[in-house]
Amino acid sequence: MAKKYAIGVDYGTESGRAVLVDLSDGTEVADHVTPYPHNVIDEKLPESGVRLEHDWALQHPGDYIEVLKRSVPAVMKASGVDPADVIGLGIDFTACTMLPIDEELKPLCFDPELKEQPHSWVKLWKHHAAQDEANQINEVAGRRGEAFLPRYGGKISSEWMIAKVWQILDEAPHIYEQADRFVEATDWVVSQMTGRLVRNSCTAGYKSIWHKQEGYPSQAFFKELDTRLEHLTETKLRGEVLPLGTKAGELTEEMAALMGLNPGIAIAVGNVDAHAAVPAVGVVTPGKLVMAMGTSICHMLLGSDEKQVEGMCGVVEDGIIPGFMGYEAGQSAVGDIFAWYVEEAVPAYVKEAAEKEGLNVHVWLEQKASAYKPGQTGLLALDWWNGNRSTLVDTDLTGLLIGCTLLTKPEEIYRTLLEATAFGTRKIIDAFHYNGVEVNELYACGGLPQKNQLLMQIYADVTNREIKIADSKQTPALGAAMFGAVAAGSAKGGYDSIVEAAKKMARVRKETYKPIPENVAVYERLYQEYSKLHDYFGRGENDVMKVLKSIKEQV
Ligand SMILES: Nc1ncnc2c1ncn2[C@@H]1O[C@H](COP(=O)(O)OP(=O)(O)O)[C@@H](O)[C@H]1O
Ligand SMILES: O=C(CO)[C@H](O)[C@H](O)COP(=O)(O)O
Repeated sequence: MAKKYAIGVDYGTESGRAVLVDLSDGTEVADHVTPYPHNVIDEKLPESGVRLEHDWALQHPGDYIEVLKRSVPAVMKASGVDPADVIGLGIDFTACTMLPIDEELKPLCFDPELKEQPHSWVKLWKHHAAQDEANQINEVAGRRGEAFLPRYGGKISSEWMIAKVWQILDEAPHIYEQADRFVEATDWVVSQMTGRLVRNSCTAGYKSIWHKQEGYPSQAFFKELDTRLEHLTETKLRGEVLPLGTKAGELTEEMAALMGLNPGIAIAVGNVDAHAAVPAVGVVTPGKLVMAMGTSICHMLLGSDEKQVEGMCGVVEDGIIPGFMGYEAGQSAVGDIFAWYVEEAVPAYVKEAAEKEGLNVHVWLEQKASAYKPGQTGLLALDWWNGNRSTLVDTDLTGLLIGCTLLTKPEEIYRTLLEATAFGTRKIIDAFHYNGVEVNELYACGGLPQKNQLLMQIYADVTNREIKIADSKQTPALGAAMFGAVAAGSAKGGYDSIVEAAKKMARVRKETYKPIPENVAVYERLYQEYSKLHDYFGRGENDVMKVLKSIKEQV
């Protein structure tokens, strides 16, 4: 039988990427990126120029279809693969990235009457203007003792579906009324390929407070939020919720023609970027924490039971791998902290030296910082440059660097920032591990493991755990393609479960990062100090960070 292939499409914040994957061994045969023509819309709407308020982040749904039209034919052309041998397609997306649609599944922003209304557009995951609604959701849920709250570490985020829908109702009730449904962009794009809208268990669970046994929160809860929301879940959030790997439908004739594929191939239900990466590094059982490391870190972990863990982003049955509880936590800035230091705080002589040696400033600092032993800088930092997502769930916390003297060098500060993010990850690991969700091994994917070896060794030493590194540079897209192969099934040359697909297609590198015992011992002492600062500034004993913020706002 001829080789069979699947396509994974990874929808990031600024671009979408298609990857054509060989199903026999997971080889990535070809890939192509399409930058979104409208990118992130955060100042004014396209065409009309209507200005957006602070904290808004929108997207153009047409850009997502553009990715299918440009990148899928491009990988087919580059690979020379016969379309008859492509049996399935899966996608992964940022989330919660949501939009209002009409009965025909058409985005409301495509309606000439509504296109000048900001609330008719796609709200990107990092649209942060629904904080008031999120605060009220948390207040009401806490007061009512809602059982769902502990499943989200005690707080529902302003980035998620219910807060965003409620903001639309508050600020543009006519858009709310006109919307037939509110959907995740990942489900909408799948519906455009198949002609039928289904929801996926991953975004429904992590972003829309849906639970496999209990469904959505009660009507009474929604009524207490706002009487107009009482019937939200049976009306505008209605729709079948299917586990990951399920076939959502088959590619329509019309879309097949646009994408250069054969009609009728299996399209998997939608997925989230970080979650899709988990089977792509071969993780299909509990005990292994997957870190998607880039500007931020998403931490993904499987468990057998539903446990309560402080400050996690969520626990969802079938949310990552069907048959398991999927746990998610995160750090809201990691690579971004290193970028801040390099762009805003390193002295000119460092930039000049790096340039002279033909090195990127990060690489120059990493080389110099590698000469130090753990503890040798005399410095310690709190990694809260963009607040704390897990486990404190507090966006008002800020960064801290302690121990500077007149002799402190830039590379020492850089090393300390790397260490601070590792201590932040250790906090998350401890929160899971000591609350009944074991973490024995670490897996890393994303840009950072490819870029900084010192960082990865520090993570191994601080967490005292071995770290395996993804072999693929397109880990989420590979995962999405694997789910596409599962949607197709073995009869078509795919796989019957994601576990089987992972066995054949997932890859990690041979070399791993192993903890070095003498480093582990020193980092253990530094971690104790980090923990003292963490609790002192993060748990209310000293609220100087919040006081500074409020003085700044007043001034
Ligand atoms: N050598 C390096 N060491 C550490 N961080 C780096 C290095 N080079 C770039 N970065 C950081 O990596 C981040 C980008 O990571 P990447 O995974 O490529 O992006 P994204 O999270 O957007 O997918 C940026 O925040 C950047 O500051
Ligand atoms: O919330 C998330 C996953 O639950 C991600 O942070 C969001 O999807 C954006 O991811 P990225 O920065 O990797 O594009």
